[in-house]
Amino acid sequence: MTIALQACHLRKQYPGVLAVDDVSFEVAEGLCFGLLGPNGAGKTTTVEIIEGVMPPSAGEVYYFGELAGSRFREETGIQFQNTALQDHLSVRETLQMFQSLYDRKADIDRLLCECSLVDLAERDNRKLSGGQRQRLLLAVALINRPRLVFLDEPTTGLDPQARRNFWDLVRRIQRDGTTIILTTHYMDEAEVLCDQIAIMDAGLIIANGSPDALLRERYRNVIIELPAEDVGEQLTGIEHRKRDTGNIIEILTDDVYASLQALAPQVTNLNRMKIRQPNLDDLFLDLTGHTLRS
Ligand SMILES: Nc1ncnc2c1ncn2[C@@H]1O[C@H](COP(=O)(O)OP(=O)(O)OP(=O)(O)O)[C@@H](O)[C@H]1O
Repeated sequence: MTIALQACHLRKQYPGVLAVDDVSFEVAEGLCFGLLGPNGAGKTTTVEIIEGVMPPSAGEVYYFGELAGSRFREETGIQFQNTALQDHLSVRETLQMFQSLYDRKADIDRLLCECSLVDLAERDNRKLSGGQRQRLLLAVALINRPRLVFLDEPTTGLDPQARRNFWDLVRRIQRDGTTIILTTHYMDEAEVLCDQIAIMDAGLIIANGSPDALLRERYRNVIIELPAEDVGEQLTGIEHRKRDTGNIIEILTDDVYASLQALAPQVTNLNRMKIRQPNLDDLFLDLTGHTLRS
């Protein structure tokens, strides 16, 4: 296993805020690594330090075993959340402009095809929908045939269909062997795309591993979930917690049958009850005491 990226003891002190507090992790070549956390956790600062956009207060970044430098800049791509695209350029012209900045160059027709932009190649980039613009920004990030690409909250603001289409693109890029560093608020996105995740909170990494391993390590049980309004006055004799400002009741159990027996007489309507596996949202809540989209 070749390590593509290593972040070692990264730290960033802003006036009055320790945004990144001794963050270390490594990412093997070809993996999709997700950095997750709520607003203000320190994800953007961490990624910007790694990208070289922001100097750290302390720490180093290694790219294939070397301190990240010119080779890193030449061989990586960044999809920024809010890249300003130049006005009056078509999609193809935009790609040609970015391509001229690099020695390593992707074939533009191939890139248009890979990012599902062929039919939009001659369209003014100001006339793209949100999903189309994200696909163009992804193509821009791939313009130098990067070995490693950073995707910063790439599906924020997209509708569910556009998000799924974007995930398909990301999977395709990964199948070609590109290493991906993804920041996201969305646990479902991380579950679909990431081989490895690190969860950040208040500048610290509080969990790091494959989604499956993290969930297996933490849980041997399932969750019974039901609307609070379907439960009588007060649940008694059964350990539970409330979620979504008290609207949802959850019971974590390794004996579904026994829990249902205790629960059934106290529930006014069983039709909306769900039994599900714990997911990354649950893990985050259990680790931090608050939900990811806080
Ligand atoms: N330039 C800055 N000066 C001072 N504080 C900053 C600066 N940039 C970020 N911060 C603070 O550092 C902390 C981490 O911010 P950061 O943007 O890295 O978090 P994030 O996890 O990316 O959040 P989001 O999901 O909202 O983008 C926050 O408390 C933020 O207010």
